[in-house]
Amino acid sequence: MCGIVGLMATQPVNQALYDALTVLQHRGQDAAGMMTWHEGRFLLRKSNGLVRDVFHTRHMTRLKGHLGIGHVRYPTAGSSSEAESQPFYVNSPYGLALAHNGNLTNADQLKQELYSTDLRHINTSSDSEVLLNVFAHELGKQGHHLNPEDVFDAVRRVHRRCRGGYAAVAMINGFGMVAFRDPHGIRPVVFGTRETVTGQDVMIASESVALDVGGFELARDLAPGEAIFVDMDGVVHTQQCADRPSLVPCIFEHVYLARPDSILDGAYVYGTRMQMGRKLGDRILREWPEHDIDVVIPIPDTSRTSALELAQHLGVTYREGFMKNRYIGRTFIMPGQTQRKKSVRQKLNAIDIEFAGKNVLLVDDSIVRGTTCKQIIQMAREAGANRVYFASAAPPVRYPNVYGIDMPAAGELIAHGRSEVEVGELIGADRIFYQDLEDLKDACREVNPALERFDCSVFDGQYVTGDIDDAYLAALEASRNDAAKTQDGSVHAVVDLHNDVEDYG
Ligand SMILES: O=P(O)(O)OC[C@H]1O[C@H](OP(=O)(O)OP(=O)(O)O)[C@H](O)[C@@H]1O
Ligand SMILES: NC(=O)CC[C@H](N)C(=O)O
Ligand SMILES: [Mg+2]
Repeated sequence: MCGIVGLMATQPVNQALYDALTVLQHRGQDAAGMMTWHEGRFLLRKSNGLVRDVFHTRHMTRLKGHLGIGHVRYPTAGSSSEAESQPFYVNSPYGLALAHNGNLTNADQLKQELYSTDLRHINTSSDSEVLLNVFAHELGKQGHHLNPEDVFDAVRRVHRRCRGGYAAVAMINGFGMVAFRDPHGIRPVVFGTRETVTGQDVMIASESVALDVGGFELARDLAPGEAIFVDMDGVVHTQQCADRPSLVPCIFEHVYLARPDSILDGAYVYGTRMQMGRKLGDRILREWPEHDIDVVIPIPDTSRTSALELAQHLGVTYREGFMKNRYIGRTFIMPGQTQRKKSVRQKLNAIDIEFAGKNVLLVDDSIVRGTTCKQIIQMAREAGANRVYFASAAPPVRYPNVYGIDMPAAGELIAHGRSEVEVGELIGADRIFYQDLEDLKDACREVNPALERFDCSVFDGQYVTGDIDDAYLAALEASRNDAAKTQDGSVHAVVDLHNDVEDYG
């Protein structure tokens, strides 16, 4: 779940792209990048780090132009090295740059095909470089005078070749900006416009919140399989490019990934999280009408919206018992378990008076590896809690994700192969409550009834692309578990786009 953004404007785009990336930071903290197009050249800055650390004034002044794309990365393939940060660039046809959110499930096969049939070389282990080259190859089949139809034909062939989850935004040198969404719409992407004195600007982004900050009006989500092409005059063209599109968006966006002030596929994430709190409250009242909970305490940040609603539904006091260090990022999307474990303590501190002698219900949006809840329960006990109950606004996470969330190893998921009660015992809770999967889906549907299906693979092990088997999952686990990840990453040389400027660093 990286963040992507693209902007075709009537004025320089660098600052607006920077601002958009800043509000998409929660989607990726490992690396950030921006590429703009100016007088027939692409200009690039990308590196490991947060947006504020990657772009300095000297980079910003170089990133000239009225067209550009940006990316914040949370790796789900390859390594965390700078060489795999995005956007990626390829010189043929025309000159192309692309930023991708998601994960291709047939990247290995495509890489083979690209080499042996399409005569293209992939220089990193990133699936996004693969996606760019498939798009490039398909676009190269069109003639030199590219029109929107040619771009859509190329996207149509990309959909036929690529499997998995992908939302991508790209620039075509001299022709315009294009974005496309996979035929199941697993990963989100929206677009919107802004009227200025000089004309209309068009922004494409992972989440609507990026549009808000730039003063853009949300037009709509891209439909599954649909592509948008914005030509150099800023004219918007859209077309459905998939043979059998059907909307099956990732439900984990609503649980954790997206910001609550975003609207995804017509559903306000704030609203879906409130409904999750209400549904979870119903379950607690159903299973334990005579409960003895004195206070409901959220685990900041993401669970706050659900926890407040849950407390009101139970008729129990809601209190902020943990203070969050605002300078520490999200722990779940950090690359290694050691770092994640250390960060929970650095990030959250208990306010003793909210715990002393009370039966507390701690609420989190989800329990994935169990890193957060184990430590938090211990902290609650150290702060003097009498009994510590734990509630998760999502069902047990039991299966790996293959569509753009870095949960590659079933063995690392605390609920894998365990019952709810067993997880409760393992994390040291006096009682545990999980959301029911049907209730989670209903929570989203209550906000947008048109949402019929969801990708719930982390909860039910059903992979909508139909290409995931045990062998695939075993290979993924072997290559991307925490131990494997710590071994790679640092040795990849950066082979990149060079411009004729002295200060490239
Ligand atoms: O069981 P775990 O493996 O610990 O993963 C789940 C936790 O990680 C996330 O928090 P995170 O700190 O990433 O972000 P937040 O501040 O948005 O809640 C999520 O909100 C849970 O708290
Ligand atoms: N989280 C994502 O969307 C990751 C995009 C891409 N698969 C990468 O690893 O860079
Ligand atoms: Mg959290």
